[in-house]
Amino acid sequence: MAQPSSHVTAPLKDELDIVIPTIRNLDFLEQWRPFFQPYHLIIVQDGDPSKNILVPDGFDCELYNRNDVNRVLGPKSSCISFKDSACRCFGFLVSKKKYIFTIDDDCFVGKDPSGKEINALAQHIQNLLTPSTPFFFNTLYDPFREGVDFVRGYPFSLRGGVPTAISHGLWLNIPDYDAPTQLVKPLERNTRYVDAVLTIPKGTLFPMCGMNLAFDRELIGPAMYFGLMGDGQPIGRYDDMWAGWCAKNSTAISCANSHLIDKIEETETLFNVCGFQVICDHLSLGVKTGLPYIWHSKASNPFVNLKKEYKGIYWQEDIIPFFQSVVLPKDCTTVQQCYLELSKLVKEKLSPVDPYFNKLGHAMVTWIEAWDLLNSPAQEPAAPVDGVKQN
Ligand SMILES: O=c1ccn([C@@H]2O[C@H](COP(=O)(O)OP(=O)(O)O[C@H]3O[C@@H](CO)[C@H](O)[C@H]3O)[C@@H](O)[C@H]2O)c(=O)[nH]1
Ligand SMILES: [Mn+2]
Repeated sequence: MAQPSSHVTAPLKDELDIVIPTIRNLDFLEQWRPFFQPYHLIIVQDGDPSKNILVPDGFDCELYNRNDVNRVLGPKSSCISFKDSACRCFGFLVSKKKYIFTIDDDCFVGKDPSGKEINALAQHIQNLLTPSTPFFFNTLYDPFREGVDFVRGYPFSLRGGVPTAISHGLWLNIPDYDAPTQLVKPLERNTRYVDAVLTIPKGTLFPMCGMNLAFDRELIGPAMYFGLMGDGQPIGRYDDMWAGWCAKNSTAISCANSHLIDKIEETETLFNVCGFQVICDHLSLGVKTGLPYIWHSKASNPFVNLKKEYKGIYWQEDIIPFFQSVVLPKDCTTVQQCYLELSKLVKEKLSPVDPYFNKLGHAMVTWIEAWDLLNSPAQEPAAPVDGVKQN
């Protein structure tokens, strides 16, 4: 039985938005109520905007449908996917908070091996508020966790770590498998709860899943674009992957932290830390994966998924070497600058793979334009008109 909300703390209550992409009524929120009720929800309704999405009473939320997306962004709405969970990044765009937690509507509260309900949001916040260690691997995992520390031989000059930009949670029950794996292992369920949080090492890419994900919007929000997927696009189910490859390569320290850039470069020289000199390592921040777990309740149709994924499965044999080869100019000191540089390289280097990447490169620019438009100090906060605002 979930703890009554009076017993659940709500860290960062006014600094975090919960973004949910959906095509269905949000009954799943009832189970999350003790953990989510104190927070503001941004619901991105995909598909038919005339469909009425029911949200349980008592949640502070705003709901945007496609009419709202088109109204808020005008022609720039072309960069927001339709009929794909990639639409969730519109919620990242309109939020005014420092942190984002995004979750799918078929993800429920998981239980740890002791049977205790997992407050996934609190664990993500813990992950984001403690440093990452991308430059040197701590073999006892997260050194900033209660009851853990750096092990012998860990350089003291690196023990401060770097700020954490992304917290990537995992899933009990239905794992996030690609369609071929789903097809050959239809009954496989993830029952293994691994009690660990790891920093993904510098220079290493990872397959980011969007169903249980949190990030620091001020540090890497502009890189968390979920691409062009779904309706009218040759690919789907690579939305979160694309964002993860870019974001892992786009975590950049704003000018305000430029002193840290010097330290990182000094550290890199000192330890000859060489990674793929992409945006992430260009001005690294940390990315963590592991706890928290959610309970992923249903598998999407593997045949439908195969149709969405198949081009991505062979394209990525070119995409990954591309990201691993990216080098960025030293004068890229903000995420936006890094991301725009990346968009140029995507058009130049990946459009020979398929013309889609030329379109995607342009959409990356449109996304940054939309980001800067909606996040400029003078800009009034967006508000749903066609969607529903509930208190
Ligand atoms: O057209 C659509 C379809 C779905 N949604 C919403 O998106 C999430 C995820 O949907 P679902 O759980 O059905 O799909 P999964 O295959 O389990 O999703 C995983 O695959 C990734 C592919 O993008 C995704 O990030 C993972 O979470 C739900 O909330 C649906 O309501 C949608 O908005 N539009
Ligand atoms: Mn799902």
